[in-house]
Amino acid sequence: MRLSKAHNLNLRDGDVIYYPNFLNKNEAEKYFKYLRNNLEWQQDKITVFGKTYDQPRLTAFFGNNSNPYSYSGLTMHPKSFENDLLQLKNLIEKEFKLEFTSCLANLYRDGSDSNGWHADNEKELGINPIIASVSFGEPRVFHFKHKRDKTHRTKLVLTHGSLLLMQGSTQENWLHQLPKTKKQIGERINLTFRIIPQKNRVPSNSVLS
Ligand SMILES: O=C(O)CCC(=O)C(=O)O
Ligand SMILES: [Fe+2]
Repeated sequence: MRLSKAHNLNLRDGDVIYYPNFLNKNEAEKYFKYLRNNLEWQQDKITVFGKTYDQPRLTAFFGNNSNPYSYSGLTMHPKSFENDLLQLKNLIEKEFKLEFTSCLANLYRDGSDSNGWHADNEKELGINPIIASVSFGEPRVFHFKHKRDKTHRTKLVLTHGSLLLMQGSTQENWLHQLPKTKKQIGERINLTFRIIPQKNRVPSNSVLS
């Protein structure tokens, strides 16, 4: 049911599958309201080529370990998973038989909020990371372009309650973005579940002197 109507984007050198009906309408509505009203949405600043800007969206970051996550000169420290966010994480994990450690949440307030071209290839994620990206609220267009072959591009609309699974060599070979739009539109929330292995862990039986 949740994984029905799976649409494989058939990317060369990549592996992206879109599940338009991952959540039903009631579930999607419930999670959107919960996330909108209960997450501590923050305005981050990012530094690109030495200049500092307000990020064009609000974010929140969650993890089941204390590992920070760094990108674009910004380091995020995780809050713990609870309530409906934990329930949704469990539901996705059960469906895909995977365990995620972390979730980066994005709130796009209107059409002037966006997410520029990037790959999620930070070293914390390891090679060939699996990212499950769940969308709520206003449908927005999501673009992919191949890093080297300019003729390879594609886009799709991410709808309320859908899940986009990016895996294999996708982050190595492709960039993605969520562009701005001039249309008068409502809010959209996106959750990207990721696996960030615990590093520098001191084994519990080690003796520190
Ligand atoms: O909002 C989206 O759909 C994508 C978010 C994204 O690419 C990211 O957070 O890395
Ligand atoms: Fe991304």
